Amino acid sequence: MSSTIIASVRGRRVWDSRGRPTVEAEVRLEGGARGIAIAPAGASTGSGEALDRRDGGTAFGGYDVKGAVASVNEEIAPRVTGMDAADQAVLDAALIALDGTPNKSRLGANATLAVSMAAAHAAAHANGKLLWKHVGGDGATLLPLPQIQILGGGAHAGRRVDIQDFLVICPAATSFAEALDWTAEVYRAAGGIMKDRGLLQGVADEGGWWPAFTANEQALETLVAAIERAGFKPGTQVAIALDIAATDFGKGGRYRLGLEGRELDTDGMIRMLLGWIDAYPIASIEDPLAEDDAAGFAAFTREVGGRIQVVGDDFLVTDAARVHEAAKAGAANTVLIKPNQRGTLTETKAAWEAAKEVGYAGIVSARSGETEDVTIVHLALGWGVGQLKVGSFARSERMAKWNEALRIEEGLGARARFAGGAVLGRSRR
Ligand SMILES: C=C(OP(=O)(O)O)C(=O)O
Ligand SMILES: [Mg+2]
Repeated sequence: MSSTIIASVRGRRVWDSRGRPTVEAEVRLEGGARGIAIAPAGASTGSGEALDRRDGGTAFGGYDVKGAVASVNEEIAPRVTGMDAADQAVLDAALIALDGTPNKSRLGANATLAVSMAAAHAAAHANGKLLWKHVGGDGATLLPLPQIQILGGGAHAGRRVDIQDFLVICPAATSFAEALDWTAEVYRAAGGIMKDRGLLQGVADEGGWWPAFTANEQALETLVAAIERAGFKPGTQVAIALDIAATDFGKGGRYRLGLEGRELDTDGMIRMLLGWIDAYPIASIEDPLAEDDAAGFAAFTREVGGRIQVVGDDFLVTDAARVHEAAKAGAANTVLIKPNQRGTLTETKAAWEAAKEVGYAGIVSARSGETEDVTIVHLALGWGVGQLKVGSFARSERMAKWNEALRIEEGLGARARFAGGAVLGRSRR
């Protein structure tokens, strides 16, 4: 292994899949190894997330990141140069202390995360390995169950449908590659059905079809029809996963379904979702209620957590402390894991460790604003998380990740294990 002492850190402004600036960090080590990583960006964010540093003003809608790039070049670089990139915990602790705020608002989580991930890649390369192998060693052989968006809605498709993500999983597939094959057929079938019915408007932020529905349930009916048209058995072979992203249209126990022109309270939301679970082959629901509705989250989990996966995203914001609190209340049974919700790899991993401690499952997730960066694929594999949610076909920043997982599966050969449906979260009784 060559020297892992950091020789230089450089921040630069690059662009994400929504045409917004974002932060890339490049870390070079004394031994010559190099790591590059790019921060992603969310659109439907939880209030408890670490904050990106954005410039405001008029350029690029206020999304410019010159300040965050300056954080990397002027503050982080001088602080971490000379530190050991292989000691991620010490490096990340230095980033947290340098920022000095509870939510990375001074330096920006986009600045700290890009450096944290780039250092990890550099240390892996110095070790002659890709990140997943560096992080997980020989035991890292579990290919994640992919959760792939077929229809986009909510903040990712101009609020054309209230629900944000209509996704599928393939619990009966026998390999990652097979799960991707099956999902591609369902994606193609869904597009065909929508085109036939005059409901297709384009492609949403994460690559799912942008629909012109008049009711949320139309999306569920279309998904089932697509699974069948593609030749699969709904539920057993290919099942539905939803990200309701309820924080986006709910607050204080009131939920406004704009598409249908009606408002529901917490009980109404739970009853609506229970009806959908009875009527459609739904295996996983993310953020069924808003981030401020912990009691509703617990009530929903009590009802269905023994038979479907209940995922906390805006509700848990990749925060180990919140995972422990949620477990005490019996809210959710699965944690969505997004590195930029915390801003360092060490804190992100702590949330996954907390999930394992309390018996929750995990899903590593991309953001709706992405790039060619594939770090999350390596984390899902290296940490053995078992599920990965990235977005869909028709967008290359998504396919960069799915294709990286294909390469890793092929490289593992006979040692590769596919997570399948066994990894789905379930509440303990
Ligand atoms: C990926 C998601 O969207 P965003 O990145 O906009 O939060 C999500 O809500 O799970
Ligand atoms: Mg979500």
